[in-house]
Amino acid sequence: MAPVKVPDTPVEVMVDLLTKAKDMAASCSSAPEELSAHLQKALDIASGLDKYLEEMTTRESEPLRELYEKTMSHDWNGVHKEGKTLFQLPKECITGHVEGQTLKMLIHMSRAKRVLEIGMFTGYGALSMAEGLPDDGLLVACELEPYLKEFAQPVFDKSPHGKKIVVKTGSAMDTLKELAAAGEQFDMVFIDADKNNYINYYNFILEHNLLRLQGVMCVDNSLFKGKVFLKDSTDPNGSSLREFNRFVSEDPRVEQVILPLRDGISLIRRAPLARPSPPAQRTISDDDVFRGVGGISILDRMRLDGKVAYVTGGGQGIGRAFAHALGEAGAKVAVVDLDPARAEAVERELSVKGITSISVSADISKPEDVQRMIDAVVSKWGAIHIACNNAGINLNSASEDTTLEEWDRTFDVNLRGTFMCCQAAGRVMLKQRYGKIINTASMASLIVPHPQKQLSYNTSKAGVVKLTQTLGTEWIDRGVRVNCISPGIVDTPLIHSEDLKPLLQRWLSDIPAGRLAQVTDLQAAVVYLASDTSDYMTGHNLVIEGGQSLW
Ligand SMILES: C[S@@+](CC[C@H](N)C(=O)[O-])C[C@H]1O[C@@H](n2cnc3c(N)ncnc32)[C@H](O)[C@@H]1O
Repeated sequence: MAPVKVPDTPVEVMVDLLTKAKDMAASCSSAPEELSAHLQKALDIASGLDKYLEEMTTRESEPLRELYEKTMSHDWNGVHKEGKTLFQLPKECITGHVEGQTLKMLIHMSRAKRVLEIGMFTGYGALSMAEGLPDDGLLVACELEPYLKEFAQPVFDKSPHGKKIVVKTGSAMDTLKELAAAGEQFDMVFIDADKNNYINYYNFILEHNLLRLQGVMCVDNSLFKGKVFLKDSTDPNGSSLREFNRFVSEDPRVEQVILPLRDGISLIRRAPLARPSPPAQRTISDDDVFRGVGGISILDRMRLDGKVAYVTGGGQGIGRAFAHALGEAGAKVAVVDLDPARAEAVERELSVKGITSISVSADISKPEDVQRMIDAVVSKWGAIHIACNNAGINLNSASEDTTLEEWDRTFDVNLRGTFMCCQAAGRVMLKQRYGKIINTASMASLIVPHPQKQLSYNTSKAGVVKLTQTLGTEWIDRGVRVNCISPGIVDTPLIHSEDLKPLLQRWLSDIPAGRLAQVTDLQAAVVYLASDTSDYMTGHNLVIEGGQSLW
């Protein structure tokens, strides 16, 4: 005989009741035919709903399927009788396909990186959520029964996402205390154990800041087969959840919505503190400093998701580091270089990291190349938000020997070329009423680096700073900020050549930081200047030289 399916959700209870009602109507000769037809229709809708959701939801991964089947076919009665589990565990308490995918989707949408689950059972929900986490994500699963950790671990080990899961066995409240004492915080908490204690877990999590300010708490079974709103229900779990739902809905610390999915999932987040707050919170100023501008914390405000950038001289050195930094922060990046092979090589590096990119070859001393580069970016991505005008050259000669050819070549690239890029990108940005231009100047704009002789370079870079200041003030009222970065002496393979070796010691003794700059020392600056966090900065020369210009 097939095991009798115990109705587990409001819809399953409805299906059960409608089936009974339909059977009664069928056996009652006085029941009108229309009643039977209506009951059948209601039954079709109720019984079709979960099946349809199941079919239309993206299929679960192979390890999840294995976990589900392993859970369903396990002899839970038997293991309990053998004393392997403290309690008789009902297999129906598994989260399951549709809810698992919902949790995974919530993780994606909230970009959660750290998740806490209270009540792991056989790990179906844990693995579903882990699948939604980034590679460096973490899911801490609390589970009372040590047997369940042993049960789930072999399947976790088969999944590439299993390594993100850490199972803590024992009472969930003890684990919460341990996590709070260690100052841990989570982006998402999923409460799915021990319904009588939901309220205690919830309060502990809020009071001990285990949930990050912008985090989300999900609570399972919050409709509990409809017993939370059925007046005649005396089920103790139903009563606990009814009280829990009421408490949360009246709690000024949070906002909540209950999704009628399966047995109900509550989504809870901290409310803005404008509402009357408990005494402990009255000293808090709920402003942009407290919550972050637009509710976004400072590091997230530096993200460049959806932005379009180009970097000239992006095929090597500082430009390559800028291209990687902007891409890592979320921007699409056009790598521009005189040498197409170099531009393509960096484009490939970016693609390997999942960064959307193109390569463009252009000589920025040629107006037609500059316009072609701008057109290529706009036709590909429809906008330019970040222009990194970084390409430049450095020719050395004693001033009395500097040829006009050297002077013109240096100025053609470093100053005229940078101007043409600023102008062409600026025209696009002024139309958009938004843009961030970041020019690469040099510490040589401030001091005269020595002992090398580089009159035309120094003068051209001083010109880049004045170009930046002028454009920065002229365009800011139309949404375009122009700033420049002045690196000190950057450690490149060239510097270690035999010719330059004698200069190296001299330079090092001139640098308070005691070392040359690495290109990675400049990456955060370009992201800052490209992001909205630097919106009040324009015409600025951001000097990053280990203190060299101060000695
Ligand atoms: C509803 S099941 C969890 C289902 C699970 N979230 C899933 O994805 O399939 C509840 C689990 O909570 C565990 N549990 C019950 N009381 C607990 C407690 N005080 N501390 C930790 N875990 C507990 C039970 O052993 C059971 O495995």
